[in-house]
Amino acid sequence: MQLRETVTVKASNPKHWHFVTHWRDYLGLCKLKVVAVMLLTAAVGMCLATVQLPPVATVFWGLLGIGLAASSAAAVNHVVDRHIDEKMARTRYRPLPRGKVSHLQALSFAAIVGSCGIAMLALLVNPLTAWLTLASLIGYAIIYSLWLKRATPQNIVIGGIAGAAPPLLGWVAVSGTLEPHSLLLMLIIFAWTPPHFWSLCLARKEDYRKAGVPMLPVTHGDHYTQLHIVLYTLLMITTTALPYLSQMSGLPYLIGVCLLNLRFLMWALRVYRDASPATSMAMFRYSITYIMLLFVVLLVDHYVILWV
Ligand code: HEM
Ligand SMILES: CC(C)=CCC/C(C)=C/CC/C(C)=C/COP(=O)(O)OP(=O)(O)O
Repeated sequence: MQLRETVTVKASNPKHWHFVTHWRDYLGLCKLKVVAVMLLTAAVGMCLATVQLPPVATVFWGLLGIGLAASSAAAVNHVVDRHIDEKMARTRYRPLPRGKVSHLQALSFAAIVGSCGIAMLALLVNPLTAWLTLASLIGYAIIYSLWLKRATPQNIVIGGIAGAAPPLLGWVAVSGTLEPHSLLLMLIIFAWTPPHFWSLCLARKEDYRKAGVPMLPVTHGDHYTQLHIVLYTLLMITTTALPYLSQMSGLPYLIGVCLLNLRFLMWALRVYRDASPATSMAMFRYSITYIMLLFVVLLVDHYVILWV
């Protein structure tokens, strides 16, 4: 009884309610689930960069810095895209279209969070990681969001470079230099991004058409997009062989990635035959499971090879 009263009083107190809502809204600007998966790939990059365990302080400050920078980029994207987002059913309820956060508040949040992230990387990790993370931040927040997204149906292919950076950033945080193997991890995510996004886009193309965004299914139709999902899937499968062929990863990786790839190919072929929203959304969901498991497999393989 006592507890229920406290909860009711707090929830009906406008000051308290306002405060709680604001925190949620700022968090809503950060695309937390996407950033969480990016941090998984960055953490794996950190582990693969060394034969020992990576230093705890580098892992902590590195992941925090990369996470803050990615959240900042996501918040800028919400500001840049606010008029697009209010026209699309999927994004209509984001903090800016709902009027929960003003664009100045969102920009200030992005500036504070982004500066903290980059400063942390520069001072507590290493300058190269800070520069590369800043380049990814600008790549997504400015080059992709402000320009490419509205300019060309190849928007997400080029923009994918920024999204693919986290494993490289994690690697550089530990090694301090750019090494070829780290680029392989980036290449895998780069080739994965088009099937990841276009499968969602097939299901949501009317949203994008309404908002006037030139996504591939809007400009070139379903069939062209279905074909390109299959082609990029084949490219992605090829890139996933590189860690094994370059002897960065061993047999456990090869076995795991073959199973994951078989399922990805099965979804791509299903979507090729049937571009219904149900099938393409199922492929989109699998693409997320796939990228998480692929990085877990890379990690397991790394320690199996080292310790067995
Ligand atoms: C430029 C490249 C990318 C594009 C264009 C893209 C596009 C999208 C879109 C439109 C969504 C739906 C978001 C929503 O409904 O709010 C999404 C969801 C998601 N993406 Fe991507 N993505 C990209 C890169 C990545 C990368 C690199 C990762 C992780 C390594 C990732 C992980 C995820 C996850 C986990 C979700 C699900 C989020 C949720 O359920 O709220 N994406 N992506
Ligand atoms: C520093 C660093 C690693 C930066 C990467 C930043 C980052 C969070 C990239 C996310 C990629 C993503 C979810 C794109 C969605 O496309 P969209 O914005 O067109 O999709 P929407 O329609 O859902 O807004």
